[in-house]
Amino acid sequence: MVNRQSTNRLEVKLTKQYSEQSGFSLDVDLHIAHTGVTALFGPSGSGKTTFLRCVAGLERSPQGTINLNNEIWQSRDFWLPTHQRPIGYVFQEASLFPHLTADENLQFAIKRANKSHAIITYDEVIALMNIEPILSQYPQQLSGGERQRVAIARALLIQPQLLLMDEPLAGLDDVLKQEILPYLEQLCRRCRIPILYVSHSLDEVIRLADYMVVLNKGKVVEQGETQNLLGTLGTSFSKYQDASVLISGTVEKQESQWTLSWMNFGSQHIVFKQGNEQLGDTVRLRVQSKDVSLSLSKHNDSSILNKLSVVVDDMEEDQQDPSMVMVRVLAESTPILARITSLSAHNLKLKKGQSLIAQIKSVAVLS
Ligand SMILES: Nc1ncnc2c1ncn2[C@@H]1O[C@H](COP(=O)(O)OP(=O)(O)OP(=O)(O)O)[C@@H](O)[C@H]1O
Repeated sequence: MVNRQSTNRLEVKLTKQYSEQSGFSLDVDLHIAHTGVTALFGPSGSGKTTFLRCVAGLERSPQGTINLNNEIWQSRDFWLPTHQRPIGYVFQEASLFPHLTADENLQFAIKRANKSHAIITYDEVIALMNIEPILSQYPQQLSGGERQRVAIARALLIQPQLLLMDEPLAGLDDVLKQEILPYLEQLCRRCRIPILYVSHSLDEVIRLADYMVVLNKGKVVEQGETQNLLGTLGTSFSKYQDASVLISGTVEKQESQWTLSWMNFGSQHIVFKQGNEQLGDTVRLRVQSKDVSLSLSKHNDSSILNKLSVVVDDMEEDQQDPSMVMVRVLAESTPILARITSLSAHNLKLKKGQSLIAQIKSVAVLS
């Protein structure tokens, strides 16, 4: 069962219709890099969960083909049952065994783990999810966020080659979401297991995903690296009122007196509120288009700390709100979006290739 042509990626070709009456059909042909975090993003009912369940073998797509690296999971005449697919699955609700403690739940996974393909150790998982203090508790003694952290730990201890996560934060309130998001970020950044992450929250996807696949009505409408997609005009993302870009760089300076960090990218830098990052860390900052203003010259008499030298690359009128335009500027090769009024664009006589200063308030930069 070896297909020599496919390496290091997940190839999924699926068609699925639940019934004629439902009006929904999934029709996708995707090649996903078997590395990092790929988010399946899209509105409710777009087919994200159906896609994930097909990959897991929990749902059948009779004409479908699925293979991971050189291994066929499904073809016209072959079907690998779910329990033989090297996957971990995290659902919306943590589905822990209620009669077992957190640690007994983990031991259950360890017994079923793929021993020949160990990727992560028990100690690493416990540290990553910070669950040492709650290992002796039963699920009903844990908060929703703690239960979900144990459920993620259990999925990791299966030693999966692919981790499937279906809206793991959807069942949690906003406070618990904020509590668990940093753990997911750690998992996504540090863990060597590729992740398929389903969400309809743009915020979550921006924080976690390296790649994005956007589904609508069962079809793939956009896909690519998160950073590229967010920085491109004409996508569904540039039409969001809170359209953002991600800028990656290295922490070069920190001034604890002001609790600020400096992130260098190319020959420029962005100053932002200090968080947990350390000197030398690679960080990814989110800059919302509404927090970027454009100016013809550099002003040194304002409170704004970030003044980047940029060049106008593209512009898009807001179809919903004619008083606004989205301007894509490049800071060297890094795209930044600025949502400004059409009047300002007119007054500045903006045109492609024009040199400008992009101003970003430090307090508005999200790390
Ligand atoms: N077992 C089923 N039988 C019939 N129709 C189904 C079944 N499961 C899902 N559907 C339908 O398939 C479509 C896609 O559902 P799916 O759950 O995959 O979407 P989703 O993008 O994950 O949505 P959400 O974000 O709300 O979870 C929906 O119209 C849904 O009603």
